[in-house]
Amino acid sequence: MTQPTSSDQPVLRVTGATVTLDGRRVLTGVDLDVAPGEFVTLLGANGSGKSTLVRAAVGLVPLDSGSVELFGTPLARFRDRRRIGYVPQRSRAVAGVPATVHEVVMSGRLPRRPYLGFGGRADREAVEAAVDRVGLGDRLRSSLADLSGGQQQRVLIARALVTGADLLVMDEPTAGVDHRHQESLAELLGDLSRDGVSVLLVAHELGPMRVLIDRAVVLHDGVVRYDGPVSGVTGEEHEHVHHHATRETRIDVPGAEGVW
Ligand SMILES: Nc1ncnc2c1ncn2[C@@H]1O[C@H](COP(=O)(O)OP(=O)(O)OP(=O)(O)O)[C@@H](O)[C@H]1O
Repeated sequence: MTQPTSSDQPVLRVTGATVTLDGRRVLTGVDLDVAPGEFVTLLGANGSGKSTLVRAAVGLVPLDSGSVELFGTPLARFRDRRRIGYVPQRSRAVAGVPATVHEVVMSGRLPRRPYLGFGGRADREAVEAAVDRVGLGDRLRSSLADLSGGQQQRVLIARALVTGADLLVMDEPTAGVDHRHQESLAELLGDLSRDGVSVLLVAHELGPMRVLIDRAVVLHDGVVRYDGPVSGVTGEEHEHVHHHATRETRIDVPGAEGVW
């Protein structure tokens, strides 16, 4: 059963979250709310704690102190997992996974099913529709290992979509995805957002998603440095250098042309 959510209650409320990993303080006293139907983006330099925060929000990383509530229920008591669609960072999720596109996306239906077993017709149809929606209809039976990084990323998005979730938590869902598919993903997220789905998006480059965003939260060294409209993110707040294996790109402020 879906729990009722009063219209003003946040779908996600993180309060005073402090996290230490391997003896290193990664988040300090972080507050983050996502309202019903809101589209929030989490920005910040490499290593500022974005992934750790979203992983803590979905219960994958324990807090030293502070709290997480999902749909008004403390995380420890939250059982309605299908209300959350989580897209992990691809590198964390797909390394060495010997599964087909169909299997991975079908696993997104598991929280909806009362017992394990082969998916029913509704499950199969939902899987096929989601895989079509991310442009991989012809790769349903392909092994994940045979897909490009951008295609694997789209499989993870399809997996989150089939949950029919009310809150999508996406950790860099467009990393490695080409511009055309980023645009179609933005269109899809726009449709879901208009239907009332809430989104928490970790991003480096907003690209076509930018127009969808209601609010930006900027992390810096594990602390919230800014929380407000994207247009208010200044160079100082968002100044960061991205380190990639083969290149280093300086991202300047939004409003200033370019990657944003
Ligand atoms: N399991 C872990 N053990 C120890 N330190 C960790 C662990 N996971 C992350 N960290 C450290 O915590 C800090 C924050 O990492 P996190 O992945 O949350 O940052 P991020 O903002 O998502 O970075 P990126 O943009 O590179 O994905 C980094 O310094 C990272 O090295």
